[in-house]
Amino acid sequence: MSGSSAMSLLLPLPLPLLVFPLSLAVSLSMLVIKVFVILIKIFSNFGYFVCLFCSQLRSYSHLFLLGKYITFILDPFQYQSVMKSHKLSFRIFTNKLLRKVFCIEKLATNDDLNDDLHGCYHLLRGTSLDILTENMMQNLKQVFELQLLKTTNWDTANLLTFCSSVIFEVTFTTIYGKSLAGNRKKFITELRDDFLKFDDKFPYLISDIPIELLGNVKSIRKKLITCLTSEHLAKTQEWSEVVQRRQDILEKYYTLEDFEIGAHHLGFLWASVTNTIPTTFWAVYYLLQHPEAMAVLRDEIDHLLQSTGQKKGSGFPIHLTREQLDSLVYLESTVLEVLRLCSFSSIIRFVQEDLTLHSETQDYCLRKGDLVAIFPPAIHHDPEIFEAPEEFRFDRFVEDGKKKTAFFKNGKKLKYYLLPFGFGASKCPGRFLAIVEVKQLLVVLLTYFDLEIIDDNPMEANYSRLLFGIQHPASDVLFKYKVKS
Ligand code: HEM
Repeated sequence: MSGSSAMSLLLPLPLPLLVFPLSLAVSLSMLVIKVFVILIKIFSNFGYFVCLFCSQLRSYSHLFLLGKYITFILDPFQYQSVMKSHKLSFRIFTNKLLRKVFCIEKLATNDDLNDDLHGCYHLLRGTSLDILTENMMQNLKQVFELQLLKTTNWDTANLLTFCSSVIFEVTFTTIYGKSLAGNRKKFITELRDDFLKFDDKFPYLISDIPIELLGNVKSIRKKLITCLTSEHLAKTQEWSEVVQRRQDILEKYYTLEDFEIGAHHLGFLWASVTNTIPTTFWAVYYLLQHPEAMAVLRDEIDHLLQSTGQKKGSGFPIHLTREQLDSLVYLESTVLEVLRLCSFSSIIRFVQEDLTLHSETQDYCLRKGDLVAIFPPAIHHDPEIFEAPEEFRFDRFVEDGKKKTAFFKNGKKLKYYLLPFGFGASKCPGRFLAIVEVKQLLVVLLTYFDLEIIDDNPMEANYSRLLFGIQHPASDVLFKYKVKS
């Protein structure tokens, strides 16, 4: 399609009432997502993605999607004022999802349980985060120990499979501890394989397609939940503080043997790996595609190691604290750039009472029962905010040797320019750990290994998780790695 035909397709659309009446039958949910993706692709190819979502003329836009009217807040300067309305709830939407995907029922009816569980998220920050960071580095070291012994040969692997394997093992052992079972590797491998099969069906699990039509995912979910019940979790040691606290809370609201305790743990485990895996994939992928960026990062890491008196040497002696990791501005910028490019999460709220949204040009009335959303890719891909938004620029978030935080729209400085972790009350509590984990893996790979891509065709995202997180690649990519001599 030519640029001009794309334009004629777009311009006649009444943007604020762009409606897709497609959610008539259950299986259409996926079709809706695909149509939406195709539109996004068309728009982004021709620069109109931003036109739809960030129209300077409109503050809001409406879609009819998945059987619900969703009003998108287009103006980033209105995010805060709209989202703080007490007439909007994130719990009603989230509770539905938790029931459907993880079989968690009680959160919908028990506010105290919800408050208590949210109350322990501080154990993912501060000194608790320092402990998690330390343990994570040790676990990463164990995962790579065998590879580091092979000093000469190139190993070939599929990058997504490689990242899934490393991130699942490191995250699980850091958060849930180590299995006491005789064969730890077998335990973690089985758990990971089941988890990945379950996660693969996530886009279908959130649709209205009956789970019985989704192959064996129902029995895999049951197996995973069983594995995370109190009885089975007792067979792992060195739980993190956050898991210990969550288990104590769950035991207060359920009987010790209740199956739903396992469902809560599955939900938490899922949240802790599902987005980190594709984030590390894209980070390594973009660095492999951009050797100049890799060289700058290697240099930055080497400089820090030298200034802290550390030698790379054999046996994995390097040790970086969270502060030291945070001081690596190009590394941080690379991770942020990956999140900017690949995060397609949305922030969704349920309208609990009729509500009027005000804008400079018009008032918008929202009905009780509809949804309101922020779609961060609208700002992440806005060329007015980020020059050449489809390009990977590893140093986009660095200015004068420091982290760049000043981004503008309509000449005004934006408070919110990067939202891969959600917003407000439902903002991801694991965001600091996630960033530490991606950085640690990059530091290890760049410090100890030579890395080369084998398939170097441009890779696209598959968008099956549109609205729900970091997109996976359309296919896996072969790469090779070898311990540095
Ligand atoms: C790159 C990695 C990650 C990304 C992009 C990410 C993103 C998100 C997003 C977008 C949400 C939903 C926010 C909303 O609904 O507004 C969320 C929720 C959540 N995330 Fe993350 N996350 C990541 C890693 C992690 C990690 C490592 C953990 C735990 C250790 C974690 C724990 C959670 C939890 C528990 C919630 C639910 C919060 C609630 O109960 O309201 N996440 N995350």
